[in-house]
Amino acid sequence: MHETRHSSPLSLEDTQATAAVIMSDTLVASRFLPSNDHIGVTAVAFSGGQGKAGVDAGPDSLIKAGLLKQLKDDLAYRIDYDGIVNTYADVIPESDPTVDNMKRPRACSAVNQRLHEQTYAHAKDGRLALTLGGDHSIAIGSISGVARAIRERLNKPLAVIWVDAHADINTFETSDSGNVHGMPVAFLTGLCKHDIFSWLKEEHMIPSSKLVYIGLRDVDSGEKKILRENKIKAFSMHDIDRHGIGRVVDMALEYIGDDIPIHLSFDVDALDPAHAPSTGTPVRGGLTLREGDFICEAVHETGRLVSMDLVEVNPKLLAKEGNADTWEVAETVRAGCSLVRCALGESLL
Ligand SMILES: NC(=[NH2+])NCCC[C@H](N)C(=O)O
Ligand SMILES: [Mn+2]
Ligand SMILES: [Mn+2]
Repeated sequence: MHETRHSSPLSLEDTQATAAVIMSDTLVASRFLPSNDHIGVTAVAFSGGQGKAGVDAGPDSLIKAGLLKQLKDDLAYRIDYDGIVNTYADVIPESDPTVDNMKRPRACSAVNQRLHEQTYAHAKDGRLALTLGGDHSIAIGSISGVARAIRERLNKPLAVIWVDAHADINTFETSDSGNVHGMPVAFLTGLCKHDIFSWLKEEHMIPSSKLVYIGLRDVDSGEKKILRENKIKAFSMHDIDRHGIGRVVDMALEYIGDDIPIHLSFDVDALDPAHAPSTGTPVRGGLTLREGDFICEAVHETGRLVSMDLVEVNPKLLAKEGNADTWEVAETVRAGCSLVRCALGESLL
């Protein structure tokens, strides 16, 4: 029989007393989850947060590459996945003109509102909510749903580790592009509010003091001002060069504190384009594969990961005619799968 690598399920009451034991034990999704081997997957085929077609095919490419099978067979998780790659076609309006500089705002809002309910349901029932994107605008829904469930269940805020080349904290006022995938953090922290997103409530949000960035290297000047004025913690590639990834991750985890559940939002463009070229907004000088995997491993090791996004894999962008797999696409998808597996404990011996 296949030996499960997870310890037995814990009640929430048990969690405090057994935390130390679990931390020294090897594989556990999170001490904030009632069952530590259960993942709820939501596949989000959405590209409306930016202008390049194909990122909606991201979840399908990750799943076809075997990601969920690996989590189930190799890492012994129970996978709750409805088999649906959500397009949310029924809520996407035919006409969606720009409002206040936001492109496709109604689609972005409606899709995120639906996704919010899906990750909320996973997190409420104690499953680790894994969301496969799609462009990064979908973090508005994925994170707010989990944050709401965590508040209800544990009366705690959710901490967010945002791994990205970009800060994605533009407001519709500061954004040059008008692309909502450059704005999710502003909505999630309440720094940006808009009637079109009126479903997003205070109790779905995350405190900007429990947000930390890793990997930044392409931050707009308006965003720099927002980061400074709100004293938001950020570790750029410069910090990684100076201190090394190990120190940076330690400092990031220290900053958010050790008694808080963690959401990991991983934009594949945090990786250097040498490793993840097939993405919409690549920026040179990024993380190596090992640095990316290391961040995920270290977050896993905290035993406090309750949810994760993996976004911006665009398997169409660098595909050849007839969709033949190029090395660029294959490597990007492979990197995405590796990041998720590392966040779920694959590297532990
Ligand atoms: N999720 C992403 N890849 N975001 C890129 C954002 C780029 C730019 N800062 C913008 O607001 O348009
Ligand atoms: Mn990015
Ligand atoms: Mn991003």
